[in-house]
Amino acid sequence: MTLEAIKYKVGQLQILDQLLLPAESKYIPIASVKDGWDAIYKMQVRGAPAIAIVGCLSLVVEIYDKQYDTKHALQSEVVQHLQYLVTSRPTAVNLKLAADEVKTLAENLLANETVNVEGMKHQIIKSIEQMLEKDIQDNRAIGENGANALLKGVDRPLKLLTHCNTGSLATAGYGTALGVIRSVNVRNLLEHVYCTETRPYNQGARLTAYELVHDKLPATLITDSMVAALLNSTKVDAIIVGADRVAANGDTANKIGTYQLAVVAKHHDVPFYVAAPFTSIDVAIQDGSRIKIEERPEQELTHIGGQRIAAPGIGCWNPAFDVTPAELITGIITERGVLKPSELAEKVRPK
Ligand SMILES: CSC[C@H]1O[C@H](OP(=O)(O)O)[C@H](O)[C@@H]1O
Repeated sequence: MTLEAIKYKVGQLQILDQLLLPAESKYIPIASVKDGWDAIYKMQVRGAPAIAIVGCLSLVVEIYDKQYDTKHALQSEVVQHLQYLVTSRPTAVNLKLAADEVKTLAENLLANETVNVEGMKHQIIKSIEQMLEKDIQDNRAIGENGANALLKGVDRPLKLLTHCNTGSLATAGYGTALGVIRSVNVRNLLEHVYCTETRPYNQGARLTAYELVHDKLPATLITDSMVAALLNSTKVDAIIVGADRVAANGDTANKIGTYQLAVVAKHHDVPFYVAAPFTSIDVAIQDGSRIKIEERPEQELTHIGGQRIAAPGIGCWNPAFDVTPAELITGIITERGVLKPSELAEKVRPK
């Protein structure tokens, strides 16, 4: 069992094909921006941070061995590839923000006369390679900040619930919401974790359960429809989920089903936390109504493992995400601390 979603070394990129998990653990090569785009769209790699890292690293493998006559030729190819990559999936903001940063770096290097074309390529590659380690550092900080917040004033082990997959498989490592659960466990203060199956792509049943079993954490899988009954019968200390895009006012887009978890949490007075790095916060969007929600193929709903489960001829609606309004969110756990949704805009000034 391996939890390493992304393998990268000196211009060589491989990803763990998450469509095959948990039955098969197979790495596939990503040798071009086209490969990167396809793997992201088909969700062979998924999870907002991992999408950004694999998208940008696919650009690295595309340009790594190429010679460019001019800095301008390099810059325009980089911009063209990034504009293509961000069309792979619309909701998660991490790839868009990373692409903007690389574009800005390329523009600055183009204008910098002391840097030649090879130096420019080298710096672009270096800045993207650093995304891997930075993401792991951020996730470990999110883990600690989240564990501190959840255990504040509590002197007994916790029962936690999470939705979708926000672990090592969704990031460069350790995870966001699942990272917080790991940090609580490291302190021997995790009594139990419940994870939802997360229909229709089943990230919870296939990927989060895979990580929880791998880590030997005390865990139980439930269907998405069992959450209210669980909160009604069991003392769950908090619900903790990830994020694909957090708007300036704190409204959060995350895996479909997150909003109803927040509504149930409110009804049962259970704290509801979002764990997300600043690379998932989009202050250019004022509130959640402006977030584009991806709609995915109906086959994801009508078939499981290639087997049709829905009656032929039925119509489907398959939004991949929904938006949880800020007022239902207790706190946003970031690498820089736990923020109330209302504090976000102040903390994240647009660059
Ligand atoms: C840290 S992962 C964040 C987020 O991404 C997932 O979406 P998907 O599996 O469709 O890429 C899910 O919404 C997670 O909460």
